[in-house]
Amino acid sequence: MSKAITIAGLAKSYEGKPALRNIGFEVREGSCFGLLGPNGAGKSTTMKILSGLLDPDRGDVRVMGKELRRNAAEIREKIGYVPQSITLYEKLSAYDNLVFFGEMYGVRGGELKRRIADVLGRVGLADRAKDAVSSFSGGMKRRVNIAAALLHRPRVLIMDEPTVGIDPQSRNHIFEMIRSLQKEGVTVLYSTHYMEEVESLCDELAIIDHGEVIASGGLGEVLDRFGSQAVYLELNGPQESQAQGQEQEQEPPAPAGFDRPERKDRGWIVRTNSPLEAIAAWAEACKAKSLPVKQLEIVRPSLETVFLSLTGTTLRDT
Ligand SMILES: Nc1ncnc2c1ncn2[C@@H]1O[C@H](COP(=O)(O)OP(=O)(O)OP(=O)(O)O)[C@@H](O)[C@H]1O
Repeated sequence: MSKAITIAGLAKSYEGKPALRNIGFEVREGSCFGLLGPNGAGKSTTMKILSGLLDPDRGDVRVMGKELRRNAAEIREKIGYVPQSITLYEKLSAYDNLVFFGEMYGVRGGELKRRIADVLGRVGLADRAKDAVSSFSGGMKRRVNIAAALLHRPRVLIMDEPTVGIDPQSRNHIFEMIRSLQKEGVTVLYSTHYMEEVESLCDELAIIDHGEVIASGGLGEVLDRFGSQAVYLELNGPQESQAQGQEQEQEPPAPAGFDRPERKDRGWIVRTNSPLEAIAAWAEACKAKSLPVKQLEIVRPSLETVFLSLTGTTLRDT
């Protein structure tokens, strides 16, 4: 399958301080590719370089097989970029904002009208077209920004943390829109620091930290390769409320021969590569203390455990 984006050895410093040290990944045409990393990892810098807004210091960047800098004008027509910050005219309606952006791309007249109707429908704002953007929620403004990036019908859509600080309804619209664009063969590069978004949206991903790719590939492949397994225990009765911090904290029952359990949601987890043995030992420990087990199960590897095992920290702590 052909590659929509190929990046190799990408480096960029700001005033001598490296933001990207060595970024490399490939994005299959028609896929949704997640760029996952904590604040300051280098996601925005990578995306700005791809969109032609920043020049790299080093590295090879290709879009649809063409080298970025030598084919800048042609590539710009193929890329839609949704920046992190929202750039709209508050006093104008959603429709008039899109007229402004459409004319910037050189689209006019009846064709522009048709495209505005199409993109507003895609982001679920057709019925608010004539309302001033100042009356919109943050999520709706973000959706207008996305609509603007789609007006010239890009083959590659670059979205920089599009769901930060927005309402669940807008988030769902954005997810649905991405899925339908993908069906039409559009490639999506999506940055986020929410692991669950990558897990539900993306076929492939790169985890970046301190300007370097620390893991990349298909979601299943990355989970198999770097994710550790765990066992989860939840108890019935008073222990359940202790887990929620409503009563004085007590040591959880520990499975003999395994790491100490860590608090997780309403229960505890133990990380282990021998989950069946851990389940047996934990069941034994609970039985010995007559503790009522509500749930005892293997937790499948997640991007959370991958990130933890690769960086030693959770994404939320960073
Ligand atoms: N214009 C700039 N001038 C100086 N340093 C910058 C500039 N833009 C980014 N940086 C620095 O470069 C590094 C990478 O930043 P970047 O914005 O690419 O990361 P990010 O992963 O997108 O983070 P965030 O999730 O916060 O947007 C950070 O250390 C940041 O402080």
